[in-house]
Amino acid sequence: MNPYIEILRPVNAVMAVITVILMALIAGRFDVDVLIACIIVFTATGAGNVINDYFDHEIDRINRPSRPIPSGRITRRAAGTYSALLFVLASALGFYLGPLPGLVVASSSLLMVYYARSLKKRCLVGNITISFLTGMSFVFGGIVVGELSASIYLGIYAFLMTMAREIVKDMEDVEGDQVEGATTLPITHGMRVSGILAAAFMLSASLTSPSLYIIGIFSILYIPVLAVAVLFFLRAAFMILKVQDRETASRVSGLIKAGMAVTFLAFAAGSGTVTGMAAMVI
Ligand SMILES: CC(C)=CCC/C(C)=C/CC/C(C)=C/CC/C(C)=C/COC[C@H](O)COP(=O)(O)O
Ligand SMILES: CC(C)=CCC/C(C)=C/CC/C(C)=C/CC/C(C)=C/COP(=O)(O)OP(=O)(O)O
Ligand SMILES: [Mg+2]
Repeated sequence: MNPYIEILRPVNAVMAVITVILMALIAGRFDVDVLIACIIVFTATGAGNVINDYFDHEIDRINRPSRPIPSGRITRRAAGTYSALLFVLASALGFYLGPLPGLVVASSSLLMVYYARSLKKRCLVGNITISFLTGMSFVFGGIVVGELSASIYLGIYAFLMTMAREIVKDMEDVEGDQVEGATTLPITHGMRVSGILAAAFMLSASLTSPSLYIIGIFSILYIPVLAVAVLFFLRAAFMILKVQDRETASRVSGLIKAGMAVTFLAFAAGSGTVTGMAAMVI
C-alpha cells in the first residue's frame, strides 16, 4: 500500500466516518453537509494517526517496526508536514459547516496533537483522551445532523468500549513503552489489574447496551444484531480475565474491534431510516 495512505490507518479512519453515517441514518438526513462531515472525520482521524506515528517513531521501532516511519518509507519531517496540512484542511471544512462544528474539529485536532506529544504516556489519561475523541466523532455527527442527545448516548458507549480496547492495547505494548519511559496502566499497576479494568469496561458497556432500545434511540431491529456484538465483547472480556499476556492482549484487541464493527451494524439496523425501509418491504 502507498505509505501516505497506510500512515492514515484508513480502516480506523473509515470506522470513524461510519459514526457520522450512523448519525445520518438515525436523523434520516443525507445532504452535502453530511458528505463534508464524513470527509472531515476521515481527514482529522488520518491526521491524528500521522502525528501519532511522528511522535511514536522510537516506540514504533520496537512495537510496530513495519509502520511507514520506522521502516523508512516516509521521513519524520514529511509526516509532520502531512499531518499539519490534513489538520488545517479538516478544521477549515469544519468552520465551513459552522462555528460549532469548526470549534469541535479544531479542538479535537489540538487534543490529538497534545495526546501524541505528551498525554499518551500518562497512566489512564492517554486512554481517556483517545476514548473521549472516539466518542466525539458521534457527537460531531450528531451536531451536523441535529441529533445531539442521541449522539451523546452513543458517544458514551464508544467511550467505554474504546477505554477497554486502549487498556488492552497498552498490555500489548508494554515492551516498547517501558523503553520510552511511558507510565501506562500495565506498567504502573501490572497486567492483572489492567485485564480486570478492561473487562469491567467491556462488561458494563455490553450489559447496559439494550438501554439504547429501551430509551427509544433504536427500534427492536437493534437487539438481535447487538446480541452478536455482545458475544464478541463477552468472549474478549473472559479471555483477558483468564490470561493477561501479550499474545492474548493482541487477540482481544482484534476481537473488540470486530465487535465494534458488528455494533455499527446493530446501530444501522435499529436506525429510523433502515427500520422504515424494512417496514416498507414487509
Ligand atoms: C456495547 C456497545 C453498544 C458498544 C459500543 C462500541 C462502539 C460503537 C464503539 C465505536 C468505536 C469507534 C467509533 C471506533 C472507530 C475507530 C477508531 C477511531 C478507533 C480508535 O482507535 C484508536 C486506536 O488506538 C487505534 O489503534 P489500532 O486500531 O490498533 O490502529
Ligand atoms: C470529532 C472529530 C472531528 C474527529 C474525531 C477523530 C477521532 C475519531 C479520533 C479517535 C481517536 C484516534 C483514532 C486518534 C488518532 C491518533 C491516535 C491517537 C492513534 C492511537 O495511537 P497509539 O495510542 O499510539 O496507538 P498505536 O500503538 O496503535 O500507535
Ligand atoms: Mg502510536
